[in-house]
Amino acid sequence: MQMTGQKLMSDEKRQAALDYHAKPIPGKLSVELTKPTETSKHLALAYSPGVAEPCREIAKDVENAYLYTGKGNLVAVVSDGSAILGLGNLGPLSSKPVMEGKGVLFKRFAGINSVDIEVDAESPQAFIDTVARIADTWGGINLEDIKAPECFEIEQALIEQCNIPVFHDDQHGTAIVTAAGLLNALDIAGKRLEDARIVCLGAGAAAIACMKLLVSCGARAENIFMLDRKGVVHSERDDLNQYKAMFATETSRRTLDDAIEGADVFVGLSGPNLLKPEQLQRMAANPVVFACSNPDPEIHPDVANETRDDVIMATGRSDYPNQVNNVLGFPFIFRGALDVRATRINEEMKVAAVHALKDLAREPVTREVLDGYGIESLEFGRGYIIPTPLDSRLLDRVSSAVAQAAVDTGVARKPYPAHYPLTSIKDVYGTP
Ligand SMILES: NC(=O)C1=CN([C@@H]2O[C@H](COP(=O)(O)OP(=O)(O)OC[C@H]3O[C@@H](n4cnc5c(N)ncnc54)[C@H](OP(=O)(O)O)[C@@H]3O)[C@@H](O)[C@H]2O)C=CC1
Ligand SMILES: CC(=O)C(=O)O
Ligand SMILES: [Mg+2]
Repeated sequence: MQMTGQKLMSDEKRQAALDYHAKPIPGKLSVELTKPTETSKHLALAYSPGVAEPCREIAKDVENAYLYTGKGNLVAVVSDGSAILGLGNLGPLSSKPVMEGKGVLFKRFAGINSVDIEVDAESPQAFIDTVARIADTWGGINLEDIKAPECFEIEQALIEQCNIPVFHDDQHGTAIVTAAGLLNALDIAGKRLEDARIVCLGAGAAAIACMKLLVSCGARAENIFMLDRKGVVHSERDDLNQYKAMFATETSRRTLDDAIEGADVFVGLSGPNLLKPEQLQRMAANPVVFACSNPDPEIHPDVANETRDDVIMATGRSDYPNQVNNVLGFPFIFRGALDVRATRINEEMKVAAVHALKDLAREPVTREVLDGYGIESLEFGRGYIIPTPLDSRLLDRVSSAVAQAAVDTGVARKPYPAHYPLTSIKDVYGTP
């Protein structure tokens, strides 16, 4: 895949990004009408007096909200702005462009309507209470860019309090896509996840969830070195929260320099430019480097490729090959979950999504993807380990796998959708 860009964000690209958000109207999302509103008869149906009838029906049975309102295809994207991409805690309002962006991706790739909600909460409990009080309005809740360790408590409490899917995208969306990409990358490198020595830089929301899912896919916990700002997460540290402590290893290694020696895999979920070329040099043959921090990866892909010609390199960005980013997960995971009215998104649904993503990368790439990236060919291999977001087959493959897993594990409140397979987002309501 030919994608360019030595400097990650030139002044020109920076201005283009600002203009994109500002013009011709501010923001990236708008609300559209689904019913006619031209005449007084229409208004009498849409508003008073007609609107009273669905209100009465919902009062009789709350399930009727799915019949008479947009609830069933509506997801709240909720953040407190405490871990905006890799930019850190910039506060709720600064997170709004990212949350609108998630809404763009929900709509563009899975036909899901969403509203972004930026919560100014003084504590995790205040955040939980705020979201719990408005939960019934939505078909699902996508938590986004909430820092660790608070994100774990918040997600768990909301899962317990809500009977709709609550999903912290930075944890599970990222973990699903990372696992799919890593299984393929290791296969290409001629290695097995069970044997791979993994260094994970970062011990927050994304890192903890990624390593947990990798372990449930076959990685050995004793083969994982996790690092936070203080270095290797090891068993002699007494400053670890309960989530980091799950990955504390008995080791004398203390720094990234120590941990990286001979590693097969580097997963970066931390911050920019933290993996040095000299450290990449010391990894094992055919090293897999997922530098997933956004917008600036732990190592620039051009630097990584100049450092070693055997590196299998991925970032979280759209402008370099191998985009390991939760955009490949959350739209389709929610699509499948909403369509069977799942009460939660369980481990089986996540693993089903991993395999659907992994397997799709091994199929021939379609013309729409080649055209979307302005390239002539793309084949499963070092430069293509994971489907691209522009692959419209994701809608069917991932959503159907997730829906089936929900039905099979008893968390679906509706049967497997009769209107599947989905060939495009025009099919999402199952009506002609
Ligand atoms: N590609 C993708 O799809 C995704 C990428 N990400 C990226 O992952 C990163 C982390 O996000 P998230 O988990 O939500 O945030 P969190 O705030 O929950 O976690 C950040 C983690 O990074 C660690 N960290 C930060 N700086 C350093 C450093 N200099 N050295 C070592 N560790 C460091 C922190 O260490 P400590 O615990 O000591 O504070 C913390 O453990 C972001 O850059 C984000 O863009 C996240 C989600 C999806
Ligand atoms: C991609 C994403 O969700 C993040 O970087 O936070
Ligand atoms: Mg995020």
